[in-house]
Amino acid sequence: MSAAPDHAPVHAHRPAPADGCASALLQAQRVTLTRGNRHLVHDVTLALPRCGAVALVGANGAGKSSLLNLLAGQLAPSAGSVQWQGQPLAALSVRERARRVGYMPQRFEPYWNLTLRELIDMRLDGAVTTDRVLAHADLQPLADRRWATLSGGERARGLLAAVLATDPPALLADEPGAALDVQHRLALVTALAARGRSRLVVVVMHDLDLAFECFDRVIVLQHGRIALDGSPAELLHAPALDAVFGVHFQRIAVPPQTLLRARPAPTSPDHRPQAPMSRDHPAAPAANTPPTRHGAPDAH
Ligand SMILES: Nc1ncnc2c1ncn2[C@@H]1O[C@H](COP(=O)(O)OP(=O)(O)OP(=O)(O)O)[C@@H](O)[C@H]1O
Repeated sequence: MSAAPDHAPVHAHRPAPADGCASALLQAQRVTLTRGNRHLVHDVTLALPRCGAVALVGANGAGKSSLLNLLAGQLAPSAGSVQWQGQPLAALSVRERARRVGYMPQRFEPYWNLTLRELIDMRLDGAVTTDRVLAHADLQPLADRRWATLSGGERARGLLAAVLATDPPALLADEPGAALDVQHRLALVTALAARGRSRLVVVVMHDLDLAFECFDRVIVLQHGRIALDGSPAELLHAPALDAVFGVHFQRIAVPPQTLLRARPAPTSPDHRPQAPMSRDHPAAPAANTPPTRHGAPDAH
């Protein structure tokens, strides 16, 4: 979004990425992915810089994972191209691509029932030790556990540590925090945002509050296209955000943050809140004001 917001930036506390970050590392040029007669990703053009924490958000089925797969070179576009520093990503060998792009899929099942230590060992090329990777991610207690015995959140943490073990210039992660408890999710998102100061980090996520609080840029997908693309300060108050997600967002100011609280969209008769019945008039709504939890103010 290019228009300057008419409100104070809500995330002024977030440090700016380091100098030399702005040049494009990964680019999608008019990329389309077609399956059957449907465009899962439709004519997307996007430039992702050398550093920055980018959140990729959108409703279920919007095409986030498909776009991430294209950017990681896991899928070939039906039209258009993905470029790494101006060169076609597809021209790189699998090994070269893996060195540049750390890709964390939404689901991962290794063929063998490896221990976490073995999984990380397989990724390393001698620059760091597996013990150091495990220690850095606070995963030593799980090191010798087999993959099948790990919980969903433990797997996610282990997989991310394995992907980051080689310190790739770009990390593309698909809902890495989905299975994490609140403490680990916060730690994860904070770490990813910090990584964005010196590397490119692109994360598919559903938690809009964390995306807007911690990331430098938010890209909103809708029906395979980019609906919105800008800084959190620019997008937080964009009315189009409500339309994309089919809800009405209350913007709740909790300085220095603004939280989004989703209410049913007022235009949708199916989503009107059910009013409690009054004793005297069972069919009549007891109040015509939509309920607000915690009495939170709407910043609009
Ligand atoms: N191989 C395929 N063939 C046909 N349709 C597919 C295929 N892969 C994905 N889709 C469809 O494409 C759409 C986009 O899928 P994608 O996984 O990219 O969405 P998403 O935004 O990541 O969704 P979610 O938030 O639910 O994970 C969905 O409607 C999905 O059902």
